[in-house]
Amino acid sequence: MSPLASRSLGDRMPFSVSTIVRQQMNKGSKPVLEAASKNIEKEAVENAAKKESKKKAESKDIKQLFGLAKPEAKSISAAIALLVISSAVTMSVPFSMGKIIDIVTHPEIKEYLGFTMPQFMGALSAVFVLGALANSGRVLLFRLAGERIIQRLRNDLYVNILKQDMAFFDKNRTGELISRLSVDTAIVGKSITGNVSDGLRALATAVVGSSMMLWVSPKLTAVMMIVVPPVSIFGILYGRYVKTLSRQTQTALSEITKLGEERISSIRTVQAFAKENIEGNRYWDKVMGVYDLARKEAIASAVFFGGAGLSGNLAVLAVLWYGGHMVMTNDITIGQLASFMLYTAYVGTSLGVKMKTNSLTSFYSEIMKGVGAAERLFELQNKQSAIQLESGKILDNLRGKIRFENVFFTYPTRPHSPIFKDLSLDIQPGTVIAIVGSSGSGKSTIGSLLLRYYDTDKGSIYIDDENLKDINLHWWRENVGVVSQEPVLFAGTIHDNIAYGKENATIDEIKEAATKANCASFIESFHDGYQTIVGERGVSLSGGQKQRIAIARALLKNPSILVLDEATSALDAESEVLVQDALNHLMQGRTVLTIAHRLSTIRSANLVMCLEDGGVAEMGTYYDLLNKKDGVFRKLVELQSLGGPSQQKKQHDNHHHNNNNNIDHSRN
Ligand SMILES: Nc1ncnc2c1ncn2[C@@H]1O[C@H](COP(=O)(O)OP(=O)(O)OP(=O)(O)O)[C@@H](O)[C@H]1O
Repeated sequence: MSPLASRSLGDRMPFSVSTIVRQQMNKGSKPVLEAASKNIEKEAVENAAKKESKKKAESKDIKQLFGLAKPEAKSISAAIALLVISSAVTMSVPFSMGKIIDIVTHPEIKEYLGFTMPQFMGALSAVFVLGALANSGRVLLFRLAGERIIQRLRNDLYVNILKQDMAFFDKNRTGELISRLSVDTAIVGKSITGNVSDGLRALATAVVGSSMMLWVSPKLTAVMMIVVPPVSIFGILYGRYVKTLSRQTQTALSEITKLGEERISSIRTVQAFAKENIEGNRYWDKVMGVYDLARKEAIASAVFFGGAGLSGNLAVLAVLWYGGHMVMTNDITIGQLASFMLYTAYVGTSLGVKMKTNSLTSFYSEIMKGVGAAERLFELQNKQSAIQLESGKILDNLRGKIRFENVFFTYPTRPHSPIFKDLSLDIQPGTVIAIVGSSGSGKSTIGSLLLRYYDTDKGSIYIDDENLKDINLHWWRENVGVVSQEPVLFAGTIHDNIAYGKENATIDEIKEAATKANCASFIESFHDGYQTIVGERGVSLSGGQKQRIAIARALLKNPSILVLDEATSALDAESEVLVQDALNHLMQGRTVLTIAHRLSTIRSANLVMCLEDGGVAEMGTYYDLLNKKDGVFRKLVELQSLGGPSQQKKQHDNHHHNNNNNIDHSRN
């Protein structure tokens, strides 16, 4: 084999194979060459299989796309009936016009089919009114059906997104999901109704128009037909290209939404770092990406419609020339030629020769656009959460006993960094257990596993001796209260944020919870009281106020088990005392897992569990662990590395904590 031949073979192979082949060729080794060519064959087979499965997925998508229209079958059928009426009327226009021309140019014909001219005109006008009404009805029915499909699709998708497991949210970003909900659903809905409506009309026009052309003059039709096949082929190629572009555009648009959503929602950080212009440039790059795709589509449509228009006009010229001849030889009348020309124009328009909208070509390309957007949408809509919410047992008399048995866990997005390696723990009902450990040791992860945001890789979690995997997750989560480091409030009133803890909570229940959580006084000091609007993510409240509202919400929920992720340095001492007091109310009579940073919290817990190296390093009372020489907990305390505020501040807290009874609740 010549060096040239060897290079061209190598270039077609994947890097690793070609490299080996080149190396081995130099040594003249045959077996490796054979292996390489086998690899190429295997790759070709795999590619073919991939193509095949892509085709299958595409036809499944198209099926699902039209399946969305099923509930609207009645409206759509009625709309199609109206479409037939309006198309029939439209298609009678060229014929009638031709007849009128013939009557007008031949004054000797006074009557037409027994009608006088004015009667004929009147009847025709009535038919046109009927056609117009049918057309309006068609547009309205299709449009409404389309809107209903979009709304249903949007809602189904939203609910399915909400039911996904946490691993899904680790992988998919908010902005992207929002973009699918808003943009993709609209495209898909439009493609199956608006397009079908216009497409069917175009199809009817094309079929009836061509038949009428054939009826009026087969010879002229033959001349005209020269132009149809090439335009159709171009139309199909154009449609396919648009589909690819559409998918790319949707991806690019969702990137923009993602970026915009993230930066606008974190506007304080953006402004604090004075990054407005840099962020603007970053956004510009993405916007230009969308523009590039739009430009490609614009060029494609310019070429297609320009070319199609030209061929259409040339064909019309040919028909006029040939038709003129036929009129001269009395083969056809002027009226027939006029009818034929009008039908030609109708058919041409319906094929997309002249106008972009309402044509079969745009119908095909728009449907393909819909399929492009639907691919991404259906992927999301058909996605089953790995964790089912509503199946499983409901335990009577939940006591709140928790047991982790030989748990192994790794976050799905970081498969090579195990968090727990054989972790076991046993918590009796009503125990307050403080979870401590260095930053990143997995304290919060215990809470995530307990709420079954994620499943364990190995080992099990038992609640009252029942495997968590067999328990109805909705019910279970209703029985677990969570107060996190950075409590999340929704934009809305304080009342609504507290009431989120319990369906149909009365105002008295809300006030009672607020009082116990030390927030009644500050809420009442606001002008609008419980109806005060908090900004997005609660930005118009202080950290401590947000914490206490979150605690009130948890109190209202009245859970058997509580997971507290203790706020660290976010609160000042006074606020902390108020929060701690609220928490003390909340903790009463429940099993509590508290991810603790403050020594005061750790000291007041019944048990302290110290995490290290993916397992429980030590467990016991605060003093047991503190007195353990060379103990992990003792070291953490000595090094002040419990992840919380400085030791000095902790002592300050303790002082306050000891004076808990003297809290002036009216402050703040
Ligand atoms: N959703 C996630 N996906 C991937 N890795 C994660 C995820 N959440 C946490 N981790 C990683 O898992 C490890 C344990 O996290 P975890 O939040 O449980 O630690 P922690 O002990 O609560 O830490 P801290 O005291 O700093 O809050 C960390 O290394 C963290 O980076």
